[in-house]
Amino acid sequence: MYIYWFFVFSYYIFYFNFFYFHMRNVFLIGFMGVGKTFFGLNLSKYIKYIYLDIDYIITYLYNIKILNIFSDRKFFLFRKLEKNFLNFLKFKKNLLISCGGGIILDKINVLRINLNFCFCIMLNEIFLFKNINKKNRPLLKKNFFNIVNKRKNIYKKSSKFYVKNSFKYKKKNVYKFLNTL
Ligand SMILES: Nc1ncnc2c1ncn2[C@@H]1O[C@H](COP(=O)(O)OP(=O)(O)OP(=O)(O)O)[C@@H](O)[C@H]1O
Ligand SMILES: O=C(O)C1=C[C@@H](O)[C@@H](O)[C@H](O)C1
Ligand SMILES: [Mg+2]
Repeated sequence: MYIYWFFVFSYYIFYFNFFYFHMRNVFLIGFMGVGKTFFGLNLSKYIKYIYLDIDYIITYLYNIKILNIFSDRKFFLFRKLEKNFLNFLKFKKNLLISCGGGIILDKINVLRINLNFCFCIMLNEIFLFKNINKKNRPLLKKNFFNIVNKRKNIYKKSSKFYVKNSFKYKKKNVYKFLNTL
């Protein structure tokens, strides 16, 4: 009998913990250059959430340059820091968070993000190629279409909500995509 109650109790504690600490932030995911920062900054004014950029925070805190992430072993370190930071965010609320393009490569990250509201931003490949900051990511000059093709399906599966970015979204009306959901 005690064992039975023990299990019931543990079950509730586990779920309470899981859901209470999540579901309180909004995440923006998508390939590099799709417009996460553009949407994040402008949407945060509208929904009055504080905007955070995970790439920015990690590179600032740990003094890592995005330029170096692609070319040396810092890539794995970066992924680890990204995962830890995402875990830490479950204790925070009312944040609008823009994620690095590679965050969806880890299934646990995807699960975590989707316990909150998550929007995946998509952009036509040709615009995307123009939009990416290639100074920071020289490897993408050669490999861009390969990487986009490999990742397309992963992004598709990573969120329930999609925003198709186009230049009809201006600074003042980014929130309008919410009506299209
Ligand atoms: N709807 C839009 N209208 C005008 N400019 C846009 C729009 N969406 C994105 N941009 C521009 O495209 C460029 C890339 O967008 P942004 O930096 O927001 O992408 P990102 O997903 O944050 O990229 P990164 O992975 O580099 O952080 C920026 O110069 C941004 O101002
Ligand atoms: O798409 C990616 O793999 C990455 C995107 C950047 O935003 C950074 O998060 C990092 O350079 C990896
Ligand atoms: Mg950005």
